[in-house]
Amino acid sequence: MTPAARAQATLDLLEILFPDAGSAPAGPPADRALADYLRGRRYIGSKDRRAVAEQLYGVLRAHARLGWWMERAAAAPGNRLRLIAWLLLAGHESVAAVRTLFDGSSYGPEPLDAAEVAAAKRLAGETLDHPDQPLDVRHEVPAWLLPQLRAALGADLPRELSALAGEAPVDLRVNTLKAERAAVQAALAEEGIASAVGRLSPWALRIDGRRPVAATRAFRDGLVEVQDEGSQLVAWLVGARPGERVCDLCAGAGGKTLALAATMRNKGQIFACDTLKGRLDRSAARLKRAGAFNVARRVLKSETDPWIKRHKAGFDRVLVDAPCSGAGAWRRNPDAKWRLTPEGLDRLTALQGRLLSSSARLVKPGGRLVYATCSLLPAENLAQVERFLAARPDFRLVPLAEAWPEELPGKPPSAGETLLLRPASHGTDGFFVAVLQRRLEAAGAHDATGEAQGQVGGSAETPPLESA
Ligand SMILES: C[S@@+](CC[C@H](N)C(=O)[O-])C[C@H]1O[C@@H](n2cnc3c(N)ncnc32)[C@H](O)[C@@H]1O
Repeated sequence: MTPAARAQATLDLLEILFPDAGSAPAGPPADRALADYLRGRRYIGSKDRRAVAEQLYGVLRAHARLGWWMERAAAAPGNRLRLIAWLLLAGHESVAAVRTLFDGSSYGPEPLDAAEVAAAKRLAGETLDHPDQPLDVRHEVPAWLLPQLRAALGADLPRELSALAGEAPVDLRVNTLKAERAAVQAALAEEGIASAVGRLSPWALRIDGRRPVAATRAFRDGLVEVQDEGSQLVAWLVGARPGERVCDLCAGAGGKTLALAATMRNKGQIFACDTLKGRLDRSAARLKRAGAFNVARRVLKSETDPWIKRHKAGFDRVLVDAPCSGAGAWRRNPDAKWRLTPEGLDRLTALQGRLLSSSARLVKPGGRLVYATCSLLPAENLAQVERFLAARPDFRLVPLAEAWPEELPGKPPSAGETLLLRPASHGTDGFFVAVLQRRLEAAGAHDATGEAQGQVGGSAETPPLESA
């Protein structure tokens, strides 16, 4: 591909993501749009694929600052100008170089028009960052989320937001059902993939740069899975033991299910549930490759599916890896933050509350419920746990200082009763984890099966199971 053709491919993708050229993405998520675009163009080689992806994600990571500059240059925002501004401000190209790129050739973008040339001249010589930019623009976050992020991150806000706006590393989880970490590290090195052991997860290997991991023998043989170190720690904190009954209620495509099977050494039973059959189906091949044989998959109609009532008090461990804003994973999905609305966040927090209520029913007395999100927003994290504990005195919060050393070496990486992993402090995606334990003795209004006593169909916090 010529540089002009790469620029045209980036423009095609921007048109898919911002179909009305507006300031918020309205098309499919960027990773899906990119995968679909490339799938339909097999003739694009791997180097060009990488270059187009880098250019697209570069533009997306600079979304707020590009908007700020376009406004300052009094230029009508649009996808062409997004790319032109990014080339000038982040790529430090000259106006002449941009004009060469927009060459009007059969595979390249149309030449710059007079208004674009004028805007480009106003932007030339500037850089993406400018001291007049407000904090939300400088750190690429929606302004309405800034108070919540400040509440979660305190004095660390600027450095955490700056890390959150950057690129994520590639982490692997060594599948200890099949091999030890040192042996896998050596096998990867033999295939030309250098890695370092993770700081926190005993399974983790961090890859040096972006490498074709999926093409390695180690990956094909099921010795590794790509999984952020923070996500691995969530699975560790579930503390699932061999022989136990474990429910992974929001299992998706099985990232954490696979890790749970490893801590259980394939002994006992995992139920991997989700409301999306397609996602659960995707876990099948991964489980097979990993040699994880103790997993049953179950599609639920909703968080009040009758399956939950049938399995009440049936599990030693229940993981709720809740659907969330994904604010902790913005390094990987930089467009996601611009899709989130206050109404969307309200819908998510309501669903999280219902999932916590329902999942509590599944936990045996003495068993544990682990609530996790890949979010940094207090409304999805601590606020959920506090509301849950107020409604369910038969559960206690297991402090991190107690839960961490039961599963993992060293001291917990954050202070407080719950775990909040952050990109700058821990080098992981943002994750929240709370470990909750069902008391052995029945407490208050809840009997040993998790049913609210004296009420038909549950309390306000616990919708009737039969309603599904
Ligand atoms: C954060 S993702 C799970 C990721 C997965 N655990 C992993 O490690 O790869 C949340 C999942 O919750 C599922 N979900 C949404 N609503 C649900 C519900 N009411 N009951 C169960 N799962 C639900 C979504 O389909 C999504 O797959």
